[in-house]
Amino acid sequence: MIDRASVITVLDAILDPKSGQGLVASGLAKGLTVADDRAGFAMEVPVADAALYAPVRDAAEAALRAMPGMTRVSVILTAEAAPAQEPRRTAGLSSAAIDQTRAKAPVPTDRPAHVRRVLAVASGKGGVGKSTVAVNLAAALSARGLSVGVLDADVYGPSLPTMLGLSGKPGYEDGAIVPHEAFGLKAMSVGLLTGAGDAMVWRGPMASQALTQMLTQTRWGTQAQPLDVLVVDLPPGTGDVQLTLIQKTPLDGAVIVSTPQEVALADARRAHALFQKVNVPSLGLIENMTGDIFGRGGAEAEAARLEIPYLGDLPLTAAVRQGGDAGTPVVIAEPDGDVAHRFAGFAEAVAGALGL
Ligand SMILES: Nc1ncnc2c1ncn2[C@@H]1O[C@H](COP(=O)(O)OP(=O)(O)OP(=O)(O)O)[C@@H](O)[C@H]1O
Repeated sequence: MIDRASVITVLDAILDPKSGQGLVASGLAKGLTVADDRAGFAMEVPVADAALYAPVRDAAEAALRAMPGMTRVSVILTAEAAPAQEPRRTAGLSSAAIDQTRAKAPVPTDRPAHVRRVLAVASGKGGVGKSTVAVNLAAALSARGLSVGVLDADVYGPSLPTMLGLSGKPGYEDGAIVPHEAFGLKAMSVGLLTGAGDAMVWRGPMASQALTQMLTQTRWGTQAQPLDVLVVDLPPGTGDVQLTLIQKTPLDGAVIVSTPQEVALADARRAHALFQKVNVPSLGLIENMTGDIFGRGGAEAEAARLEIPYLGDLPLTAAVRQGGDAGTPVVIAEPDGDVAHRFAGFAEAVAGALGL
């Protein structure tokens, strides 16, 4: 278990080149999250200082990774710029593409263009199957005839590339990122910009906050063919990083995933409280991995306590895990199976709540 105090000690041993103070002491490290085996924070610097701080970001990441027991590290460096002065840089784009964006990139707005609804899938606790639910719920919404996109915003461990069998950097056209497509779903992941399998590493300056950029600069839909719903797979947890993200993302509703045991439910409660804080309706709680190991029914009782809809449960089954590993979500691989049937029910409830 990593503790916050030792993370702060490690970060304060690295000096902010401008103030000469440690990264935490100087206030440079923002939204520091420390949980079990992971840590992350963001540094926001003026674009003119981006080159100065890139090695600082690298040093902080290396120092955190070297801590015993640390498995996931996310250090985000964002540079806020006046768009006219600096090219918008997106990790993985060629310099020609970047130059092209100078003239053509739309100014990011809060809401992604041509997207009717934005739905978050969240969990207070990691590893409860949030990404599995996000991808299969997206597939089930698509099976209802809706046009659907999935944005993997899980900066700690992007799993969408594996779950949908995606690889390769996204294309870029007329100033917009062209999302990948899989099984009829539009898909974007931090993992596609930074290299699959790695924790998120943003190198170099970015014109705007990294995820806002993916949200608003990806061509999810067009005027003629708007996207009905964008499913956003949020990073697990209820800390500052999550709060900042949901404050920056125009969400129409959230689905919370939990396993049945109390420790996960306590975190689901915190996730609900976080959404309440920013006036995003919790559209329902899904209990995942129901069965002999974790028990059952905990989430249903919790949903009743929180006065939010209980959408149902998902058993712990090999088909669900295999679907994720093989890159074909179980809802698509076994459309007539029990799991697909359950997701059809979740999708019906969610689409209804979103007015779709
Ligand atoms: N109902 C289930 N039955 C069997 N395996 C499952 C089930 N739900 C999820 N899994 C498996 O559990 C693992 C974790 O799931 P997933 O990546 O969706 O969790 P997560 O909450 O998004 O995790 P993280 O906190 O890392 O983002 C994956 O290998 C997935 O295939």
